[in-house]
Amino acid sequence: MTTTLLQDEGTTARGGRTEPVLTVSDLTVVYEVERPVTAVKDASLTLHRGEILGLAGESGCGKTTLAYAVNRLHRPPARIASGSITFHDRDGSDVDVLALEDSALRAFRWDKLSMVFQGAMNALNPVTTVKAQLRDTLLAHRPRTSRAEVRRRSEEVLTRVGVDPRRLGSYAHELSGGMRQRVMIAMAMLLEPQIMIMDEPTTALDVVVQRDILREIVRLRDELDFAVVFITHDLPLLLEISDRIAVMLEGEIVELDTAQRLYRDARHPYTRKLLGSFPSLSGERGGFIRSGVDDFAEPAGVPEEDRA
Ligand SMILES: Nc1ncnc2c1ncn2[C@@H]1O[C@H](COP(=O)(O)OP(=O)(O)OP(=O)(O)O)[C@@H](O)[C@H]1O
Repeated sequence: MTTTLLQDEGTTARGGRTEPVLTVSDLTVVYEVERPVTAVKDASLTLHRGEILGLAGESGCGKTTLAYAVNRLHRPPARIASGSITFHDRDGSDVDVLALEDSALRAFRWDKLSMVFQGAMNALNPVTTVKAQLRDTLLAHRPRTSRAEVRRRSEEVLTRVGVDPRRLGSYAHELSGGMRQRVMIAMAMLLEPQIMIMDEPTTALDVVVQRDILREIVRLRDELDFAVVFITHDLPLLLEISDRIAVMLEGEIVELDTAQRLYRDARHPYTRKLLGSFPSLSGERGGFIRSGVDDFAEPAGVPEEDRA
């Protein structure tokens, strides 16, 4: 077993906060196929309230499997062989995620923890409007929400992600890829979850649109204080947006540290190799996205055409 270089406990998240919102302990996930694959091995991490935790590692190292398991979205042949996942609710209670029954699990998803999937921009329902999809999600969780409140909340989340609320009446095919992705992020924010898991949320988009959306995720996190698990194989990008980064190798988390320390002083040889494999990594971390956050304080003021 690889030695894990964990700087997890006592390592500060944003603003020095260490209050946990999710604790994953010794999680092992196995694909029970003819020759079983242990896709996640004894993974442990603590997600702090309001932080952006990057999950890095090359294709096939287990990032998506870990994210799905945390949300209990894994399906056979995947099986959680051991470990625990605890959600620490804002109200002070702890939730044993692996013990949740069906209805409690459905309530937990979206409400407490939501996920933006790889290729989410293609996950919008093609035959209903954005408005109907936001309404259905909201009413499924908060059935007593009035029509006026559904409308208000739908407009609010779209505005927050930089989409003109007039787009509520649009169908997916009437929106650009960037807009569809923003709508999916709006959907994930709808119930004000305490955690958002984003699995390669912008990979399919061109670089400019990707950067704009990432800036907004950082800005929204600053405003709304949810924690983000951000998954990508793009380490330079993670270095820019993350507070801390977990590096996965063959199912194991081999290093977990602040983005800054990881960048300046990576200790695991694999992390160093990953860093070295991006020749353009130079200059100050975070120059691009973080410096742009303030410029983007009023996305609604930017013409929609310019935002894709
Ligand atoms: N349904 C499945 N059956 C068997 N093995 C699987 C299945 N899905 C994934 N795996 C294996 O589990 C391991 C982890 O896959 P996973 O998709 O979690 O990696 P990843 O890091 O998210 O990769 P990517 O960046 O390409 O999405 C890989 O070895 C993969 O081949």
